[in-house]
This record gives sequence, C-alpha cells and structure tokens, in this order.
Amino acid sequence: MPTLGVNIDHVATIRQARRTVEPDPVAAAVLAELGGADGITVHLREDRRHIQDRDVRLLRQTVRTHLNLEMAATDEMVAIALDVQPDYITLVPERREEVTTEGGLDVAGQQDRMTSVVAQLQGAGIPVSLFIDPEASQIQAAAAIGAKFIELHTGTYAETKDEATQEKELTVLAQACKQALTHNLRINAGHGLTYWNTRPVAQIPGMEELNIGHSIISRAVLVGLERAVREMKQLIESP
Ligand SMILES: CC(=O)[C@@H](O)[C@H](O)COP(=O)(O)O
Ligand SMILES: NCC(=O)COP(=O)(O)O
Repeated sequence: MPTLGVNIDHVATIRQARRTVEPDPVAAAVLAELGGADGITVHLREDRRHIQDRDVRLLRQTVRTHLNLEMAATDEMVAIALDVQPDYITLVPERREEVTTEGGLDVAGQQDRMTSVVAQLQGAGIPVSLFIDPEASQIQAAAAIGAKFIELHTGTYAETKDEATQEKELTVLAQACKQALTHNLRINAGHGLTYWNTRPVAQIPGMEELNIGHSIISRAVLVGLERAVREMKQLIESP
C-alpha cells in the first residue's frame, strides 16, 4: 500500500487570506503526523500565495517524517532548496495566474534545463521527483534525465465525472506505473485525490506515495486535522 504525504498548502491559504499568523502550517504538520501522515508536502510558489519561506525553513526543523518540497525549476527555488535541504523535491510546472497546478511538467520538451536542475539537486543529495502527466514520452524522458521519482498527475482521473472515463483514466495510470517500473523509477501520484476517488489509485501496483492536500484540509475544517488524516490513511490501507 502507498504511504500518505499530506499537502498542507491550504492551511497557509487561510492564514494568507488575512496576512496574519494563524493557522500555522507548522502546527498543522505536527497534527498531520499525529494522525498518521507519512510525509509532509508543501508547494513554495513563486508568488508566495500560501506557503512562505519561513514555513519551509521551520518545517525542515520540525517535520519528523519526511518533507517534500514542491517547486518550479527556477534558479531562485533551486537556491532555496539547496539551502533548506528537504528530504525530496518535486519539480512542478507553474503559471502565476493558475488556480492550482494545471498539467504535468514537459520534461521531454525541456530536457536540457531539466537535466541540469536534477543534476544540481541530486548532486547535493536531494532526490528529485518530476510531476508529469501519465504519458509514455514523459516517463521515458524522466528516466533518461536520471530523476529518482516521478509523481503521476491524477488530475484528469480525479476530475472525470462519468464512470467509464474514470475507469479508462485509471488504466492509463496503471500502464504508466508499469512503464515507470521498467525504468526503475519510483512512483508517487497526486492532485485532486479525495475520500471518494483515492482507493482505486492506492491499489495500483507500484504506487509508493500519494500526495493529497485540498480534500484532507477541507475535511479537517469540519472534523479536525488528525481525524481527517487518519480517515484518509484508513481508506488507503483498506483492502
Ligand atoms: C503539484 C500539485 O499537484 C499540487 O501540489 C499543487 O501544486 C499544489 O499547489 P496548490 O496548493 O497551489 O494548488
Ligand atoms: N502533488 C499533489 C499534492 O501535493 C496535493 O494536491 P491536491 O490534493 O491539493 O490537489
């Protein structure tokens, strides 16, 4: 069964709505770990709309599981990552005007830049994951440039409303996993996963970690974060 990385970006979204000091994502990470989170994920966006530099630095000192830093492959972010040294980094595409991450990284289309960023980060001892769509060419490119992990973008699967298309998208994810395993890539997945659509993804052979944020934080507003995390863990682990 995959492990659960809890993305706490949207705890910071509530704080930034008032530019105040609460709720603190650092406290949220502690509660998520108490609820059974296997890792903590944060996305330090270039526009700093939710997670702030201070959060990443404090989380590095306080997270007891592992810290996954999601970031764009820019020089500014690479410098921060090299300084903070998260347990692993997930490179994601970023557009300032987007509501959330819209698609996977085009690794195949920017191999030179990606090779150089991955070499810099992994050369400093930080494993790199590439957030990509479940497409054969992107998986091949991720393997070719030497990334340790990929994170399969589950957005298309998650947003699909009808069952037949959802089944089809699940097969696409399963085939992507098979291909990634032949390249010895380690496989994470995430984006848009909820209490209603996560189980089938958790059952795909080869899945190592699911990164889930918005749905867990939404439930936490109603039932508390520890319970929300525990319920997602139980769902992932149920046969
Ligand atoms: C890469 C991914 O799918 C998400 O982690 C996303 O980047 C989170 O960013 P937001 O929390 O800003 O939607
Ligand atoms: N990489 C995906 C992630 O961290 C969480 O995405 P979401 O559950 O907030 O859509």
